[in-house]
Amino acid sequence: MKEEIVKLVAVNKIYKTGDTSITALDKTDIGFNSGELTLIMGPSGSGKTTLLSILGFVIYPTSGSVFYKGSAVTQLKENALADLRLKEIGFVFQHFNLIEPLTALENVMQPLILQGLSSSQASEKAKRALDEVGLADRYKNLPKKLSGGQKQRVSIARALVTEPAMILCDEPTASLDAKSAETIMNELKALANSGKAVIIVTHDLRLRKFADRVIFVEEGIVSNTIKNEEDYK
Ligand SMILES: Nc1ncnc2c1ncn2[C@@H]1O[C@H](COP(=O)(O)OP(=O)(O)OP(=O)(O)O)[C@@H](O)[C@H]1O
Repeated sequence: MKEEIVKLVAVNKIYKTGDTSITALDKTDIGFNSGELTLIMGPSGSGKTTLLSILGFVIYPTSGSVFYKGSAVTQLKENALADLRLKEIGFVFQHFNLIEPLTALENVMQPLILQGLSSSQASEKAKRALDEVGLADRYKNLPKKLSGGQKQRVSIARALVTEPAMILCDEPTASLDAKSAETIMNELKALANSGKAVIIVTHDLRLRKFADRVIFVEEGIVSNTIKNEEDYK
């Protein structure tokens, strides 16, 4: 059964710089379920990253409420939010954000070490996560010895190793060739099928075939409206 993982109610985000204010998100009401892969699309500067950052408890809305599994998180203090982020959310970025001097295995162990697991417990779990993304033979490789697609698989392993309910991705395929992008999307789709809420910001039209749902953001307004091909760019 699907469960609503995260919900925004009447969320506004206004950035103030000097005398100017920009409404990046305007009166947004939207929810995301377990077991679904959602794409967030829309023109540059429309508010997609802002939406993803609020969903990931990385920034607070200016007004409105954010609920995680039915409980309001908007009132939580920064360290409680950081805790929730670490336990419940996996992040995947365009440029992988791997730690260069650490091996693939050590990179994937990091969130578990931060959660207080011993190094042997973390290593055990991290190996399983790397096996799951098809990198069982790459534990000891440094990121510089991996292809772009492999690096992104390491970052997916790092995102899933804590068994989060939600995986948030910002342009996960933008640095990859078509074949690697397809592999990464199959991984992310498998994670959605296993019950996670997978939410992906992208400009990449090729990804639509993997989506259970496409959300469109335009000038801070979020909608489920189906758009014409050219509106996605
Ligand atoms: N920290 C910030 N301070 C001030 N303005 C910001 C900040 N972050 C974003 N903005 C502004 O808010 C609006 C929405 O930005 P956002 O990054 O969410 O858009 P986006 O749809 O993700 O864009 P892109 O596709 O180019 O990444 C833009 O006008 C942007 O300039």
